Amino acid sequence: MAVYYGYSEYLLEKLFNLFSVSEALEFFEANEVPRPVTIRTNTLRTRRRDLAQALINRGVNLEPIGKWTKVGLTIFDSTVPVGATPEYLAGHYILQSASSFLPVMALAPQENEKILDMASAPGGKSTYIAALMKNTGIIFANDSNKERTKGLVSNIHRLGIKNTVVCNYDGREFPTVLGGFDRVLLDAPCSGTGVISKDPSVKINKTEKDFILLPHLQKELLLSAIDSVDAKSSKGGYIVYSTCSVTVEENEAVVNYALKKRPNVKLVLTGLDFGREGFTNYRGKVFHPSLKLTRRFYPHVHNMDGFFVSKFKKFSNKYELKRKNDDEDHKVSKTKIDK
Ligand SMILES: C[S@@+](CC[C@H](N)C(=O)[O-])C[C@H]1O[C@@H](n2cnc3c(N)ncnc32)[C@H](O)[C@@H]1O
Repeated sequence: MAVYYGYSEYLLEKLFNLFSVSEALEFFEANEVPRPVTIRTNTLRTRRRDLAQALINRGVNLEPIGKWTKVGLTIFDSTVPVGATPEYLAGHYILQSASSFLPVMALAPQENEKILDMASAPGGKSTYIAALMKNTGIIFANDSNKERTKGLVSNIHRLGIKNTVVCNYDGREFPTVLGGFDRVLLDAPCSGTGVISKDPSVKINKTEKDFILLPHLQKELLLSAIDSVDAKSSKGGYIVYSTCSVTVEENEAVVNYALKKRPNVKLVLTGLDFGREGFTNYRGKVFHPSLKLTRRFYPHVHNMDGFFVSKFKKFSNKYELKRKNDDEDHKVSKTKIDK
């Protein structure tokens, strides 16, 4: 099996722990075919209807991605290169995987807010945040990799973003650099086990060491993301943690660690009405029951890159959080799964 699909024994074991044998096979099969090509309309420049018509006129065969997004289009085929049309060059859209929309939708940025995108290059999500904010307020689009910020800057220019400052810090330093954010997105560096169809090298390149070091970094970054948020923000006070990995070590275990280390945050609904519930139990490890509010997306189930999305709300202190919890009386169970 490992030989057939080309996975290392180590990763294969991890995936068989995550899925039943038959579902693991579906996951492997889905990783052998590319996900649909998708684009996101830049609503700062155009409307999806107008963009779709302009591209159809150029010989692009497309349709809306699905009911859950008003800005996405799936490209089936095209007589012109989709990454070089006049509309592309004029910043009317960005090539972006459908699952990449989800963390931004969960973040739900509002106009005139102060937002941090802690690991933002090359900017697919930052530029979506800017569009939802209608170019108001301010976004700090940070990435520790200076080389990668070049792509971020060029996307910001091409898409006509005017509310974004690009910065180049290690995200772990951010609370000492600047704080008081209404919302923070941490789309964390990860092993990429959700995007194997795009990068098959993940099948053999990711070692045991990666699955120790990455969660360690992700935990430190998540605590910094939480510490950068203003708990008293009038509409905000939210943190979204996402990865393009399917492993529990990089997702639920990281979120569970943050819940323990920061008693003034709790998980809230992501606002995404599809996706599987996160694990509350995994190989003998019991996570906080609210982990079921997190969402998992899979190539073989949702025909999009594997993704994990979680959303936290920050309170001034643990007593305020407890009061809020008592008031709400746990609305947790109403969420839908696997639609
Ligand atoms: C999954 S990618 C981000 C993709 C981006 N959010 C987007 O939508 O275009 C993760 C990013 O984390 C950055 N990164 C890695 N370690 C970091 C750190 N300690 N602080 C900030 N960024 C970091 C990487 O350079 C990489 O660009």
